Amino acid sequence: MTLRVNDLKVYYQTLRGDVHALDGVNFDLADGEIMGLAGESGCGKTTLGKSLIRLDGRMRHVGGTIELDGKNVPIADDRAMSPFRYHEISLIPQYAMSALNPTRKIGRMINELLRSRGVRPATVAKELNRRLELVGLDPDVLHRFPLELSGGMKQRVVMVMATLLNPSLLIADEATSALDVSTQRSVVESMVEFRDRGYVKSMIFVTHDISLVYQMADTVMVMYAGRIAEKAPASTIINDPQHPYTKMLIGALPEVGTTTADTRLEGIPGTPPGLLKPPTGCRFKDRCPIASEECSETPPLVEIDPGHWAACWKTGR
Ligand SMILES: Nc1ncnc2c1ncn2[C@@H]1O[C@H](COP(=O)(O)OP(=O)(O)OP(=O)(O)O)[C@@H](O)[C@H]1O
Repeated sequence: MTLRVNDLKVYYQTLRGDVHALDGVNFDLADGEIMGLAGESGCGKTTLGKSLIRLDGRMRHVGGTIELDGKNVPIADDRAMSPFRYHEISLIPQYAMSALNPTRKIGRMINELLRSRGVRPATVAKELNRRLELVGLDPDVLHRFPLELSGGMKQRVVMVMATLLNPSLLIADEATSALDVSTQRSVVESMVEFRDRGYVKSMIFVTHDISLVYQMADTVMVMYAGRIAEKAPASTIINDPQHPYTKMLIGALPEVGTTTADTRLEGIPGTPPGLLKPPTGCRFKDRCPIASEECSETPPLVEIDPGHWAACWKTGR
């Protein structure tokens, strides 16, 4: 098992009180697993990714544990986390490619990053060239400025940088959403290839685009209002979802071959609850078409079939 997240609680401290962004999150990630992470805006996807790398000043680790390859990941201790970053856990943050420093050539940026992680650039120079070629980039990009590269080229550079030290876990947060569809596909294919070659052991791929998840992910985890609603193999989430929220999320997707002139996308009525004072019980109950009295108790996340987890009183099999 690469990653084991147990009852993780991370809150944002604000003047109005604590925002319960992750409120008892449980899941495992097997060796070699690529997991797509989906859910409406604000459900906690980015917070989960950030928590595994660095808590910013307003984030507080309120409870729960994280284990990577059997080792405790001390997320509340910024200094103790340092050896994990890049070496064992790597994050491609949202908007990473536009965050590349415009005044630095790519090669210099990579060397600075390596030195900051205690690695002499010369020791990985050959491997760097090999990986750039593997993702279809001429090693000459090292002598260019970010402005001289297309979006797809920048995204590949970011991916090679993030995985150069062979981390166990790569978290990619909306890594392809700014790219056109065919570039998206080739970046996603490179990510799968990096996993197949063992450059990363497992991957969390945050996205709004479930069809993209379906192309690359082994499993999909759906979050709702700071908690896990469902996790299952990707084909199960698409073809046989069990949680009412996942059903509505999948139902809101356009079908292949339809045009928006034929059908209107339904969306999911209502809005998720605020996380400053989250409601008790199931957080989806106010929007759920099959909610009943028992939903005022919090449903535990249970394994309803091997590898298929859901947190809903109605999904017991
Ligand atoms: N710096 C912050 N201070 C206070 N609350 C925050 C902060 N960042 C995020 N939040 C809140 O935490 C919750 C989870 O946010 P998060 O960004 O993790 O969601 P997300 O699922 O990644 O959304 P998106 O898909 O829009 O990126 C939201 O309610 C959000 O408003």
